[in-house]
This record gives sequence, structure tokens and C-alpha cells, in this order.
Amino acid sequence: MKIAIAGSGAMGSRFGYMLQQSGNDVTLLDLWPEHIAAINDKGLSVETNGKQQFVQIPAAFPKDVHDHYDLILLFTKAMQLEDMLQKISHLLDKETAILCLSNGIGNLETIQKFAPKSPLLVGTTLWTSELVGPGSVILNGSGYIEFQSIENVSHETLTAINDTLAEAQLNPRESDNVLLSIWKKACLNSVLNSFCTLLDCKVMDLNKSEYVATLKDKVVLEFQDVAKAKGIPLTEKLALTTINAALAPDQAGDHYPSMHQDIASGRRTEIDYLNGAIAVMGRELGIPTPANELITELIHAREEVTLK
Ligand SMILES: NC(=O)C1=CN([C@@H]2O[C@H](COP(=O)(O)OP(=O)(O)OC[C@H]3O[C@@H](n4cnc5c(N)ncnc54)[C@H](OP(=O)(O)O)[C@@H]3O)[C@@H](O)[C@H]2O)C=CC1
Ligand SMILES: CC(C)(CO)C(=O)C(=O)O
Repeated sequence: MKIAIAGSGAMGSRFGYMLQQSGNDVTLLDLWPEHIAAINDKGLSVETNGKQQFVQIPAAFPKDVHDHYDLILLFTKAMQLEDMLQKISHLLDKETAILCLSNGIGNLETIQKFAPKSPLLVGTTLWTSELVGPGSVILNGSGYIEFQSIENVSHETLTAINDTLAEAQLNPRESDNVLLSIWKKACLNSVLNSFCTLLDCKVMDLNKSEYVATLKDKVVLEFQDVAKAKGIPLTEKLALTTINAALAPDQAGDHYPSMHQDIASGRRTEIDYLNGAIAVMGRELGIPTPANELITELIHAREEVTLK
């Protein structure tokens, strides 16, 4: 398959690397000049289990590519999605499928607004990756993808994308309720990402504190209430099972979540698409969400004191 990764940071680079290794023609698209230059000069530096290799994958700014792609994998931060969709608009047509696996609530609606005619698939992933500098990623642990086609996707396209992800060992699973998958993942991120960012720890360290367990329940129960009002069958039990499974070191445990990485490099976070989205919807629906509200404010405060 000819694949462009739109947003080739930590996760886009991981997926681009794995998809290229399994025989696809991959191009990494991004907006960070030093990152593109480093990949084109030396190759993408990929460190796995302490071993570093340099992998040749073409990288470019979106404006500089004009090929037809079978698949565009969107992997920006939620707040960069709209801008990226505008910058790749010349690449979008009825024959180019879009798959978005970024974290957060609201990405689907943004893509539908900016790419209404595209074959569209969305989902979530529990793979992890760390961008340690321009052109350099560290890949640890294992993961999987939950995804579903939303509109304009033929059976052949769906099968081809599923097979391509499976051949790249990305462990795709078709979801029969992708909104539930997205909310379940957003709930997980609203615990793991926000807590690790506030506590300055790895995912697996959250197991060490009784206070974390209590706070986690509060966040999850508020998610459950808002989800129910929105018709999404996210239960406390389902959310907690997913969160607790991700704490294992061979899953996401031995990892600083992406939000922690944002703060460490002085950038804004996706908080408004996670705990913040629940706080806003809770206000609109008249459902109390004090834990998610406070966490959102604390993360915004953290952004303001660390922003470069
Ligand atoms: N990292 C992870 O382990 C996981 C992440 N996710 C999700 O995947 C999506 C993509 O996240 P992720 O890959 O982590 O995003 P990254 O932060 O690695 O990359 C996003 C973009 O941020 C900019 N950027 C990143 N680092 C720097 C830097 N040091 N200096 C300047 N600009 C920088 C670049 O774009 P630009 O130049 O346009 O700003 C980059 O393409 C998010 O929704 C995230 O929540 C999901 C599962 C795991
Ligand atoms: C890997 C995981 C699940 C950790 O919270 C994640 O989605 C992230 O880092 O954004």
C-alpha cells in the first residue's frame, strides 16, 4: 500500500516504521523542520530494547507531496488535527482512505467537517512511542488497534487496511462500536496521562498509591455518567478493566504517557479533549464533574508554568 503518515511525531514515526518494515511504501509528513531534516539526513533513529538503528523513510512537509496515497494515517495531537487536515487537503479524494487513531474526544467530528467525502475509519491504539529528539524515537512494549469504518469505505478497502495493519504486526481489531472504543480510551488517558503528568511518574508507578486508586474511581464514575447521557455504554467496570490492564510493564506501564512528554518538552497538552471534554459536557448536561474539572485546571496550570 502507498501510505502517508500525517503527523509523524512519536506515534506516526512508530506506525510509519512498522508499516514500512512490512513492505509498504511509506512517507512521513510533518510540520517540524528539524524533525524532517534529521530523518532525511540520517534516517529515522529507532531504538528498541536498547538497540539503535537508522531506517531510511522519506519525510516531507505536506505542501511538498502531490502523489496519490491509498491510505493517510492521521496521527497529530487532537489540537493539531484541523490544521493538518487543511494542509493535506490537496491529497484527499474519494480513493484515499483516512484512518485516525489519535487520542481524544471530537476527532471524528473534525475529520467529517474537513474531509466529508473521504473513506473514513477511526479508532484507538494502545501502542506507545517516545519522541526523544528530532528524527529519533524509542519504541517499547506491545499494543493493539481498535478501529471501525465510519463512511464511504468499501468492503475491499476495509479488508485491505485490516490486512496491512495485521501484516505490520500492529494487532488490529475491528470494533463494532468505535465511539465506545474512543470514550474508553479517552477515559484511560484521562487517568494515565493526566495523573502521570501531575505526579511526574511512569504509568506503572500509579499502582503504588492508594490516593491514585480513589481519584481514578472519581474520574471514571464521572465519565460513566456523561457517557450514559450521550448514549455511550461506557461502564465503570469496562473502564477500570481497560485502565488496569494498561498498567502492566509489558503493555503501556513502562512508559511516560504522551501528555507527560508534552510537558517535558514545554508544549501544550490534549487535556481539553480528555478530562476537559468531560468537564465541558458535564456542565452542558448539568452533570457534576468536579474531579475532571479540577484535573483540567491543574494540567492547564502545569502547561502555563512549563510552556517554552
Ligand atoms: N506517544 C504515545 O505513546 C501515544 C500517543 N497517542 C496519541 O497519538 C497522537 C500523536 O501523539 P504523539 O505521537 O505522542 O505526538 P508527538 O508529540 O510526538 O508529535 C506531535 C507533533 O508535535 C510536534 N512536536 C513533537 N515534539 C516536538 C518538539 N520537541 N519540538 C517541537 N515540536 C514537536 C510535531 O509537530 P508540529 O511541528 O506540527 O508541532 C509532532 O509531529 C496523540 O493524539 C496522542 O495522544 C496514542 C497512544 C500512545
Ligand atoms: C500509551 C498510553 C495509553 C499511555 O497513557 C497513551 O495513550 C498515551 O501515552 O497517550
